[in-house]
Amino acid sequence: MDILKSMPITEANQMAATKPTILVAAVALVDDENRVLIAQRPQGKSMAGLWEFPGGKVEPGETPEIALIRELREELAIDVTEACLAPFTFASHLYEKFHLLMPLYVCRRWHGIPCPAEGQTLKWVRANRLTEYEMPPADIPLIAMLRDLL
Ligand SMILES: Nc1nc2c([nH]c(=O)n2[C@@H]2O[C@H](COP(=O)(O)OP(=O)(O)OP(=O)(O)O)[C@@H](O)[C@H]2O)c(=O)[nH]1
Ligand SMILES: [Mg+2]
Repeated sequence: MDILKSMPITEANQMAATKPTILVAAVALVDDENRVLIAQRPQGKSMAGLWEFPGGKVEPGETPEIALIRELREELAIDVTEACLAPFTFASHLYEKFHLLMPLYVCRRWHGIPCPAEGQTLKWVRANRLTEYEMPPADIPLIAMLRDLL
């Protein structure tokens, strides 16, 4: 959908307006060696096989932070407090069926050891090696920003 970026705003608007915006909260967990945790989406899910930042959809009544704390418990079996979630950047990407708006937090402190609670594969990766893992199109700009941060 990169073509939208070069269109007059009204035309781009009309195309985007037919698609719902989905709010997804995601996090870059960073360990003591400055590595980032990524998870490979399991078979059967959309975009299966791609590597992504842990997180998920913000449900009605949730803030992004509350959604992320819930998702991290469900997906990785770790506990995170809101104070440890530092807003970092966001992704805004028009997929075929929806517009994804995804705040990305950075978190360096959590309780427990991240484990794959939903059949994903987990990997700790240095920021300058993230490009070696295929990620969803929305995540591509985030990789460079993490490389600059870390
Ligand atoms: N968690 C996460 N989702 C991402 C990333 N990049 C990206 O395009 N997405 C998209 O955001 C959408 C929501 O993510 P999700 O499937 O994890 O949502 P969820 O945990 O609530 O799962 P569920 O719907 O199976 O319950 C998916 O379409 C996913 O492909 C990312 O880095 N992390
Ligand atoms: Mg998820």
